[in-house]
Amino acid sequence: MQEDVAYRSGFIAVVGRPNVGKSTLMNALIGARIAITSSRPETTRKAIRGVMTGEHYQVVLVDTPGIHRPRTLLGQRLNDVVDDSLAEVDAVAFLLPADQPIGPGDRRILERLREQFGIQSRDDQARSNQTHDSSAWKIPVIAVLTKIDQVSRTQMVEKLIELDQLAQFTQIVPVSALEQDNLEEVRDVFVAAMPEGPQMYPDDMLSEETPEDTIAELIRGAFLEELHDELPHSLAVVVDEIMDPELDDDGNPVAGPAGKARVMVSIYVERDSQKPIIIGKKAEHLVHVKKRLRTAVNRIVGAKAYLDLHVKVAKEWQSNPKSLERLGF
Ligand SMILES: Nc1nc2c(ncn2[C@@H]2O[C@H](COP(=O)(O)OP(=O)(O)OP(=O)(O)O)[C@@H](O)[C@H]2O)c(=O)[nH]1
Repeated sequence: MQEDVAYRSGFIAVVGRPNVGKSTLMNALIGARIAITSSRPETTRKAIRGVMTGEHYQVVLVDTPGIHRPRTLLGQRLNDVVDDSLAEVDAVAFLLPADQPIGPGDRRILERLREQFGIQSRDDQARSNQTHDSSAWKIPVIAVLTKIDQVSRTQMVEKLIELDQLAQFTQIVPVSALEQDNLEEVRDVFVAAMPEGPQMYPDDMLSEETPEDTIAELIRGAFLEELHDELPHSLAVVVDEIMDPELDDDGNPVAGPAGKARVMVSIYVERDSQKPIIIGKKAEHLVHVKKRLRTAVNRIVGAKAYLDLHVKVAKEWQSNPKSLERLGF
């Protein structure tokens, strides 16, 4: 006889220092390419959300930009995004890589989590109904040991013990998102950490982002990959408009370029001298990025689409509140 299983739903923040594998894990869990991944740290700028929906659960994953010290105004905004994304979550997944020692970056995030979710006083403890292990936190804080394919079984076990001593995590779960190892377990742990609650989004919803934002993130990620280290981080991408394809009398797209949706994109750099770096010899970078994203963009737009990329200079946009606002920060 099957018991009635309670429906669980809520938000989980995925935090961790740059490059620990946040985007890769989210994508593996959701099974679609939403957050951008890159071998270059700090490519994730926004609280991108992905939605995992199952028969008895809906878990909204909140991706956070690499938590880092603010340097520019943009840095400050990024930290605000992190704070906002932490404010209303039901649980936190704190990712730590198996193939690297626990470092200052990890400890800083842990401190940050303790400030916001740690139970300091006995009063706090009395208020929270929990008395054993998980009493160190107001909400479940799950440690996820990532990239376990990079270490031996013994090293992994040692690392798990180390994590156990680092803090009173609600759960510790190892995973390799790349090799799809132990993903189900991660999903189950995330679901178990959610409170009982109703379904919030439609079944087929994978992301809360608008198509414009999703495409902008993809383009930015593609440029970062394409340009390797030639490019400073000061690159912003805005999708200004997605223009529908022209249709004939029967409602079919007309032949030729007008029959494609046109995605108007502005790529902002800080200085004139950076424009040729972005564009490349014979516009090779633009060509590569367009080619690479063709399928993804077609799918997001829902029609054959043409990427219209314009590289523009937004002088010192990182420190100018007006331009930051216009760029959606
Ligand atoms: N071997 C291995 N590599 C992984 C795994 N997960 C992620 N990576 C790699 O680690 C790098 C960083 O992964 P991301 O998912 O972009 O990391 P992130 O934490 O989102 O990075 P930021 O956006 O910089 O915060 C990429 O090169 C991934 O391919 C894994 O399970 N095993």
